[in-house]
Amino acid sequence: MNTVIEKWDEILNIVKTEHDLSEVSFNTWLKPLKVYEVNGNVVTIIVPSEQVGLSYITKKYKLPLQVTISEVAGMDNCDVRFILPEDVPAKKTVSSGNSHTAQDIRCEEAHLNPKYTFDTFIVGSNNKFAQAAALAVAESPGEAYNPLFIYGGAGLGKTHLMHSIAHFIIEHNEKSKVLYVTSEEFTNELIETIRNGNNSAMTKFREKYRNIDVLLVDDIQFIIGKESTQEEFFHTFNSLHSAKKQIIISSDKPPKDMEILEERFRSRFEWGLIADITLPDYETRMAILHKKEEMDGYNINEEVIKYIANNIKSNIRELEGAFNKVMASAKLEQKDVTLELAEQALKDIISPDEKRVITPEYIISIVAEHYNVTTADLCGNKRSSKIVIPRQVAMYLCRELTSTPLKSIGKSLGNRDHTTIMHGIEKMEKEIITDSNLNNTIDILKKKINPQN
Ligand SMILES: Nc1ncnc2c1ncn2[C@@H]1O[C@H](COP(=O)(O)OP(=O)(O)OP(=O)(O)O)[C@@H](O)[C@H]1O
Repeated sequence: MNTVIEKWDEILNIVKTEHDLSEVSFNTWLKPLKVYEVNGNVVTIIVPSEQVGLSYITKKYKLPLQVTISEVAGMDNCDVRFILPEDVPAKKTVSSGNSHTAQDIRCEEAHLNPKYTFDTFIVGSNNKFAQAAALAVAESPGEAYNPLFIYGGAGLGKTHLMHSIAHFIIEHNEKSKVLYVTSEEFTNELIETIRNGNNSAMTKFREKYRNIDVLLVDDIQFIIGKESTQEEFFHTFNSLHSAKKQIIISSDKPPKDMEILEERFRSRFEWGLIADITLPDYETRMAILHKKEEMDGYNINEEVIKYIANNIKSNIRELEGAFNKVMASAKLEQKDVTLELAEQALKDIISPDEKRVITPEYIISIVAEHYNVTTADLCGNKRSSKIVIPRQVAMYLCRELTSTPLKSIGKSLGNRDHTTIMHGIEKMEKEIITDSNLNNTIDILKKKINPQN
């Protein structure tokens, strides 16, 4: 790997320290910069398009970057050039791990998980129709079915399918503007915009959502009943739909069963195509576990795969979680992956009456996924706010949703002391009162963890 690419984080941090940049300046201007390529002494850097500051960055940071790159990478006369993602030749593959193709950047900007593609989506009888509908929409956005409404229970693959559509469109339509948001992000962004209270913030919000070609909104059920969000979404929907832009929505229920859904929404959601995802059958569960085994590079005793597939039936997220738990336990205990080990590792998850047991581990995994961090991050010692807040949210939810003693919650969260857990919970209790975004997020997480309530 090229030294500039390899040491890119270090280079940025040196510029930050030497120029005494505040966190906000660093996060706004430097952190989003990505090396596109290093060619001789020319380092080309991509400035994400949402940053208006190409000329500002050039004026302010070109020289500091040139000097630091020359020092750290030992390059003579380093010349830095900045480009925007749209100036990057499409699909150019760059071999280094840190370099980004134009497509990667568009996927990042659309908030997509790189693993959720049609290639990694296992098709079974439970999702065949939804997958075919998703592919049709991906191939002809705005033409085939608009909106596409996908519904199904928790952890059954709605998000995966939505991201697959978005990836496909980005790959096949160089110019398409694609945006995936959860309804929570939409709500929180709107709350923030309204709180700012100025017209230009609102105009910006509207421009962002109405100036795109494909909008994907996940878990729409969480905005139903929230009046101003609902109203704003209604206008966004109308504006995009009348311009023949593609809308894809997911929910836990079909429109006809959403009790407090107003008629104007119900009819709109039914304009296009409604596709459901139901529980996977045994063969599909086996296929998903085999795919996971292959992707993670394992070769596991078939009995163990069958044991997991036989016992976890109602949620693919839990199916994958059980698989991960067995593998983690084998690693920790340095043992082979046997049926006995799997039974032991999963004894808290697989209950005799097949009821879902809400354990701190389950809560931690849902919180981690929700905040796009790993469970290891939550259980580890990182102190950045990106990790600290989800960690405290996990503490709070473990306390609220289980009767686990503080000491055991601490144990599940990386052997933390019970006073740390208490402190985290108390902090969350106070913040929920004043921070409506956090309150909204906690509400959504509770529903995700325990959809029955
Ligand atoms: N058909 C499938 N093939 C492969 N993996 C799948 C499939 N369906 C779901 N998964 C995996 O299961 C996990 C949960 O799926 P996903 O997040 O898409 O569920 P969801 O229906 O959106 O859940 P929620 O309603 O709770 O948000 C993901 O890791 C996803 O990759």
